[in-house]
Amino acid sequence: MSKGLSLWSFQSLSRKISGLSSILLGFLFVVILYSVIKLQQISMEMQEVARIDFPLTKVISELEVLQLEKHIIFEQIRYKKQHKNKVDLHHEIADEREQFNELSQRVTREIRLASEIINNGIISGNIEEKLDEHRRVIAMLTGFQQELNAFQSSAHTVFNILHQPDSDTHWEQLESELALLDGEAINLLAEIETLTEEIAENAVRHEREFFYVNTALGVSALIIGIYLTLYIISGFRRRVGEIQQGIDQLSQQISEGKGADEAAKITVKTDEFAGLATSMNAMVERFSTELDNRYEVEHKLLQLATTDKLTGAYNRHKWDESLAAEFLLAKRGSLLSVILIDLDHFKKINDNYGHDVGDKVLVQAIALIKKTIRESDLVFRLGGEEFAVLMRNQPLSEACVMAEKLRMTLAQTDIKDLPKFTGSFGVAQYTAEESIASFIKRADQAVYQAKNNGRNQVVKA
Ligand SMILES: Nc1nc2c(ncn2[C@@H]2O[C@H](COP(=O)(O)OP(=O)(O)OP(=O)(O)O)[C@@H](O)[C@H]2O)c(=O)[nH]1
Repeated sequence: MSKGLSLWSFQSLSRKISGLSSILLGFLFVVILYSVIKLQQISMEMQEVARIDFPLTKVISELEVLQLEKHIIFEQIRYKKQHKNKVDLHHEIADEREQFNELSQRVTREIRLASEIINNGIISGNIEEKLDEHRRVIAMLTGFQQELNAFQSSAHTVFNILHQPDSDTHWEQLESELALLDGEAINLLAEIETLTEEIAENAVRHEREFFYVNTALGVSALIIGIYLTLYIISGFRRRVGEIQQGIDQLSQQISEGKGADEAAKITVKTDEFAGLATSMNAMVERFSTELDNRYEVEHKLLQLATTDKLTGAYNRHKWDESLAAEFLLAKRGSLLSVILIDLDHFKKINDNYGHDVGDKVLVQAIALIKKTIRESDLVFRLGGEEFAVLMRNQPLSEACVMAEKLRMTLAQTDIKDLPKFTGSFGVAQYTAEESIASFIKRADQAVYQAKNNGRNQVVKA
């Protein structure tokens, strides 16, 4: 089951849609097939009702009327038998005799008609239900017709001898035959009536069943259709949403100045959107790499623009920038101190050991300064053998301590293959209302003072 589901989830959207549509179409085909078969069956049943049962019902009604007419004729004869002169009776009941003959012919005709309707129905195949019952009715009709013929012949004879003195016994016998025949007729008519009613009820029941089943199937098809539509819409929206989300994340990361990470990758399954997602991801990756490269280049350019190539200290450009920024803070009250350093007799080092050794001394000096200062302090090479340390949130006293520490470090360091070297230090703290130029100038003058005092010393401004 779960294997089937996972197989299903890996199918493309158009495959899913065509799969589900096939199910719906198959279902609709079954509904239509069922409807056609059922309608045909119901139509045949209706035809049977129309061609067999309806004419049969008419015949039954006709026979019932004839039964009644027969009783009326007999009642009239009974009346005349009681109230008229027996001698004239033959003449008196001439009309009734005539009517009875006519009635007998009509009854015979109707019974034959009923037999023909059923027979034709069986032969033509119109009667499909209760075939045996129909055959039994034909047999009953035939039997009834024979009994009726016998009764009619008896009646004819008795009617002709009613004026004779000994006719009463024959009349009574005829009356009992009439009662027997009536019983037979009632049975026969009831049988035919039950049969036609059952067939009509069956047709109605099938029609009702067809309505219920067809309604249920129609509603099911509607539900499947609605489910399919919602499934397709939600699947489509989900896929588009995933891509949209990926694009949103990507654009957010770009606007935040970051490269695209894994989260920005669009994850969709193996449907039509997968191709789109793959292209998007490839684009994201390419873009991300491009962005990373750009950040690297920017970083390098910034380093080049702000760093001294030889020593790795910040350069003059960065010095001006940092000084301006720190000056703004200092003007608002934060402490700012500076240490200016000038290596002593550097020209001599160059002259005595060569320019490349002079370079190594410069590199070593910066390395020693960087190792000694705090993390928040910034070190700059201002030009030649001049350096500066910018100390945030530090008073003059602390800056002097640091300057002394640096002086001693330089002076005491002895590196293999390099000459020993010292530096002169000028320390100043920014004072309120002072300009940058005056602040730096004071520190510069302190360095000058240190040089004049014999070098390798710290002078505070
Ligand atoms: N090796 C090397 N030398 C440099 C560099 N930049 C400047 N110099 C040299 O540094 C020397 C500075 O000499 P001066 O300004 O006379 O100062 P000094 O010899 O240190 O004397 P005082 O400052 O008075 O102690 C010059 O000879 C410059 O050529 C550099 O990048 N590398």
